[in-house]
Amino acid sequence: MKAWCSKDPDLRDVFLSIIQQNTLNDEPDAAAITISNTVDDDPCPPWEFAYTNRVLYGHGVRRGDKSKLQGCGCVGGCSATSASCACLHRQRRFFQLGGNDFEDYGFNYNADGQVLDYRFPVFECNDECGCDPETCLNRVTQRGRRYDIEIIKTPRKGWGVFAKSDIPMHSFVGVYSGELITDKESHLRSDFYDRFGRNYMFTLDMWYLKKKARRKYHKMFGAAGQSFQQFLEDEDKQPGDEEVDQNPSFTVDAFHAGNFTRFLNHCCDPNCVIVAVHIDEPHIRKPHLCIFTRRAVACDEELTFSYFGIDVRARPSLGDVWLIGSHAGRREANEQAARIFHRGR
Ligand SMILES: C[S@@+](CC[C@H](N)C(=O)[O-])C[C@H]1O[C@@H](n2cnc3c(N)ncnc32)[C@H](O)[C@@H]1O
Repeated sequence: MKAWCSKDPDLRDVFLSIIQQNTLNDEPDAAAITISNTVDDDPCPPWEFAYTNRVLYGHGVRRGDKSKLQGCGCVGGCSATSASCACLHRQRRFFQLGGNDFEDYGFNYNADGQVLDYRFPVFECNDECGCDPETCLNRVTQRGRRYDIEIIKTPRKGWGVFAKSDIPMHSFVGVYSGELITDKESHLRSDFYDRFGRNYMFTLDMWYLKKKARRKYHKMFGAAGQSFQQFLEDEDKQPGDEEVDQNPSFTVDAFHAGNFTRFLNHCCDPNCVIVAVHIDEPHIRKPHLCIFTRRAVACDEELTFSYFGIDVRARPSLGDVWLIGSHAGRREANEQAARIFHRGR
């Protein structure tokens, strides 16, 4: 009988079948995931985590009350010109703040499922909506991944994620799944992860969730900013008030549970971006973190995002310091990048 050993190439098949088994319910039709390594003998990434596409509620974090979920009463597919679609109305509140050029937008997706402006959150239709899940244009991430990817061992950055087909600009790549934990818990865990130099935590600190930014809207946009601030305050008053008072922000930790997106490495000029997508969790502070391409990506290119968040300064009306979110692995990524630089490539 063959002895069990970490270099056994059959382990790769077992790892892949675990991925398949654990995602059968969530993404039965999802594109393929493969693994390859020409750097050393490791057949697959370390088996230190449970594979899941879901966001799991960690210690001290409650799932919001689903009965408070706001849905639309549309029949068939939702329309970007509807006068009564509640999801469209919620989405528009954000675009209105951006200025007149957003007036025509409607949803944050076009008919091909591409995100229109990744600096704004997406409010997808949800379980409470009357629209058809198969045809509604506002349910892109719920329909799952469409592009093949490969997890590949890189010479300097550990494992990374690569495109295995061309991916058009602004397309959905996958959800950053893991445990949803409080900020306090994330600080405790950071100390531990920093000791071995790999961190898989992503803080939900989107610009529209920050109190300071909200006050800024108020000043910058007068009545529109005031009504937007009120809208966000109202969203905050949804289920779990005391929980949010105690924990103004949450973190997704993909160390113990996560999917292939936990292997996405940092780049200062990334080809992907994280977009906050609100679906079946009623509380505005707990969006899904969805990875979309920021530009067209060619087959075999490494997929990366910025661990520092994306600067929204390109849109001057949004101010000067607001970021879309940040990954706690940025310190290690920086330190390792510096070591690589000093050692030479
Ligand atoms: C979310 S993990 C990414 C997957 C990781 N490469 C692995 O093998 O598990 C984040 C860690 O990857 C490494 N990393 C990410 N981007 C990097 C970069 N640009 N240069 C060097 N190391 C990087 C750092 O160790 C960081 O803490």
